[in-house]
Amino acid sequence: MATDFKSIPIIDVAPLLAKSDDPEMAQDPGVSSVVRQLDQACRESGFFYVKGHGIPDSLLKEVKELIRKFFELPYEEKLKIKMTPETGYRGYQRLGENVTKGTPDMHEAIDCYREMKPGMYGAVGQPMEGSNEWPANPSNFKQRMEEYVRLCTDLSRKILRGIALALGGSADELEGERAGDPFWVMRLIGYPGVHNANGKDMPENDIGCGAHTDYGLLTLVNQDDDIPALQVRNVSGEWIWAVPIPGTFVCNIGDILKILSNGLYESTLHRVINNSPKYRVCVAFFYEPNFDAAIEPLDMCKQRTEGTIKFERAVYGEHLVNKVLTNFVM
Ligand SMILES: N=C(N)NCCCC[C@H](N)C(=O)O
Ligand SMILES: O=C(O)CCC(=O)C(=O)O
Ligand SMILES: [Fe+2]
Repeated sequence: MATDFKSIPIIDVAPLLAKSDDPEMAQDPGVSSVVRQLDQACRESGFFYVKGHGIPDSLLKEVKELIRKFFELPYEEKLKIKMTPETGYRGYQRLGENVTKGTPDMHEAIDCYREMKPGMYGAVGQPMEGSNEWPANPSNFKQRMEEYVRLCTDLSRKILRGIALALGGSADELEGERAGDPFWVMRLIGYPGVHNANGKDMPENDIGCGAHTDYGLLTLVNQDDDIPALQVRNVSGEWIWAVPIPGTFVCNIGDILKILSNGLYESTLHRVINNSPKYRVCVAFFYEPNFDAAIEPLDMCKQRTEGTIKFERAVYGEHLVNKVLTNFVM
């Protein structure tokens, strides 16, 4: 349940990661302490910073520099990996092409999704079938990004084992049929600074990304150092800055975890405004359930919320495809 939070806590997850595949992890004092912090953060704001995550700072920086260089390329060059319905909505989208609640967003991006083979998820998955569109230069772009996805996937799985304990379940509650074969989304995003945002044909607004909630289980945001831009809405309607803290991820929970927890944890509204003169980049990784998972409130969470079911059952892939198909003006 979101509250009147004024700041976003920092959680050192190292003790959780050290024990996250140990069958006795729930009894470990270090793990318990992280679990308590995760529970409090998820209840109060649905947002927290993660440090002690083990992903090298050099890689966090490298992926941001790779995409900064890509966005500096001439428009024609970027169009070589253009996102279209034919590419399964994978690839490059220009400034203003992504729309949030009817308003074009002032960002450009490369959208990537876990690969889907034709027919893998039937008619529901069909619009997103395809493999990712990577820039040809530098030649290691794809390899570095895939390494990043691998490390973020593993980190997210471990954090979710902590969150499963925080909800009162066993560590593997969010695996198996729910998220044992997790889908993932990655957005490589660029937000122009205030001075160069208003080129021709560009919408007259400075919202980098309008207020939204994320769709899945857990998001790991690797944001640019030095440019505060991400804001999170508290229950009073105030926008609280998630200022960059170098070396950390900003984590937040998505719609699917809200449903599973029957609202004990909420997916909190957030938005991005780059008011600085500098171009801002961000690598957002979204850890999702199985594409075909049917998600409904966990029994243990229903019991803790007076037994009423607050959210209808949802199939993750349908939720994602509905969002993707309405996110673009093409
Ligand atoms: N995969 C995720 N979560 N992407 C978040 C993008 C949010 C903006 C999008 N136009 C929207 O309105 O949802
Ligand atoms: O740019 C950011 O800091 C966050 C972006 C975001 O919220 C998203 O892509 O879902
Ligand atoms: Fe988001």
